[in-house]
Amino acid sequence: MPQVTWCGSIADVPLALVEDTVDASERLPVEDLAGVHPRVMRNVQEQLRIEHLFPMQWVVLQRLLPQSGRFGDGVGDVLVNAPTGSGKTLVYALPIVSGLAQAVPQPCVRALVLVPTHDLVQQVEAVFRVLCAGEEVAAVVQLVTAAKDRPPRQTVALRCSAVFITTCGHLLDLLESDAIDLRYLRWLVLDEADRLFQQSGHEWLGRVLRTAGHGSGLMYPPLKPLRKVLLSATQTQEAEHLARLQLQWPVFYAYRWGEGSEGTADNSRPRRLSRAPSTLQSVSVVCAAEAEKLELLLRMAGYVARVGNANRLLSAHDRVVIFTKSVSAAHRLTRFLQLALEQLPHQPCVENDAATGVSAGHVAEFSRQLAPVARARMLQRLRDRSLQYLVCSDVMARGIDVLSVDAVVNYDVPAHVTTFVHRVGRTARAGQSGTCYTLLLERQQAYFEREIQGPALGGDVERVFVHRAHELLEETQRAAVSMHCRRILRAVRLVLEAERWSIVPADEPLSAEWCAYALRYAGSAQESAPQEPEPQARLQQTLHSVALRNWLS
Ligand SMILES: Nc1ncnc2c1ncn2[C@@H]1O[C@H](COP(=O)(O)OP(=O)(O)OP(=O)(O)O)[C@@H](O)[C@H]1O
Repeated sequence: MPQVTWCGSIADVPLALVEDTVDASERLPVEDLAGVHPRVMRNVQEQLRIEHLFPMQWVVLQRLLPQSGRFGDGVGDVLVNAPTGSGKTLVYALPIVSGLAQAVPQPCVRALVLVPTHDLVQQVEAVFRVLCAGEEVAAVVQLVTAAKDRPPRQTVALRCSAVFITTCGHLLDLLESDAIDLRYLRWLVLDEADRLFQQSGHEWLGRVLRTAGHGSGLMYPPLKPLRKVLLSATQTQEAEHLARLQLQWPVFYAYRWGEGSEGTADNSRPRRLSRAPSTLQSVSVVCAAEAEKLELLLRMAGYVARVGNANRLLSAHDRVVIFTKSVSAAHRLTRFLQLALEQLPHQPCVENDAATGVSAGHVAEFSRQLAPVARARMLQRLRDRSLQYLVCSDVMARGIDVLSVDAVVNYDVPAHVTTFVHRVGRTARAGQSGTCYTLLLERQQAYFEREIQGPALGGDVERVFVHRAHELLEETQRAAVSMHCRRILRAVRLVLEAERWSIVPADEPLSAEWCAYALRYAGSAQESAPQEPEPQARLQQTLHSVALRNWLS
């Protein structure tokens, strides 16, 4: 059994530190869990293919499952701080589905699950759907969701105990129009709780807490009281947030990190609970200038022939998620990579990698600029392995689960350790290994190492590697790479201009024809005026002629 240590409290919430030293081979069999509905247990084992539980899952499920463990038929709220990819969704989905499947069905909302984004609504719904498979469970547990592409219904029509999964914004819409009744709520789950607290000025929380669970005693026999479950890899410890939640008999579960982590040796509360997964390696590459980051990315993506003994870095990874600082930065970088990876056989230093066959179609964008349906399609392509690089804004940083992602690149350095923990958590999930690369400017290096990477990796220097960008690019190739970079940037500018004129659709990968056209144009622009900025008049004339040609054809 995982060892649990109890610590002093903050805002009167006792802290339970869970030992994470259980060897993978010693993980606890899921079938040993008491109180799980037999069909739900079968779904976990056969559909989710989970046979053993992580220590945190075991400890928290003991607390949340009906009639299990020493806590009896669960009362009391739970806060969980466990690393990214440690299976927190199962920690609440299993007790909810199992509990509702075993209770007398009620025609009301019994569980409300709030997540920060529409993408997560769909992802969490998929897990619930798997757990609800089978007539005997599906007949008593109804799943209802509201997301951007699925507007809230006038009323959340209910035939049986409902699990309602949504975002705070959509919940507010429903509350506004009295389309949802939360009086008989048994479960209130805040997944990515610290992120939810930053949304909508907490308005949703007051509205929910004013009604949630208050009708349970009106039913006969009385329904079980409301339980709140808050989860995150960077859980809030703000006394103000905890006070607002009106928690009842709460326990805060967190991992006890190894010796050397602050404040865990005795029974005092650790100062920092959030860590990146212990299976993550962190590589930072220090660049002399912003432009060098693009050259480096080309090098890392295998665009330039292998040099010396340096590893091929990114091209050695199957699925890579690249984080940028904003939606527009993600779009520009996507176009850059799409143009760069479209093969240019006439360029001497370009590696025509027939083995991986990387092309523009293997790069896609994931940001709020895309409709939720398009974002879901991109995630599916990443899961299907028909995509190698996904360039994204921080909308991808929280919660998204794609097990095949084996590397994350922080193209723009994250401003805060919380952002770093969530970004790099898209790899090294569920005990798998993963690598994160952070591209840094020299002036950012000290701050990043001290304030971001250090705390996130708990000072574990064995998992940290530092390279200088110039070590990864051979001197003889630097001039050629830099020239390509400038050429591709000119092509990017042309494409962005074409998007503004609606000649090129901004939310689709560039066609091979457009890549070739833009690169040819960028090449000829360079010949006529190598150092000059693009003459606007000439660009517009070109776009006119392209539009006219397309129209005529
Ligand atoms: N006991 C387990 N053994 C193996 N895989 C598991 C186990 N529990 C969950 N998983 C898998 O681990 C992956 C990550 O789970 P999940 O998305 O719930 O993690 P998370 O802790 O919520 O991560 P994040 O903090 O990034 O949201 C999922 O693909 C899930 O199926």
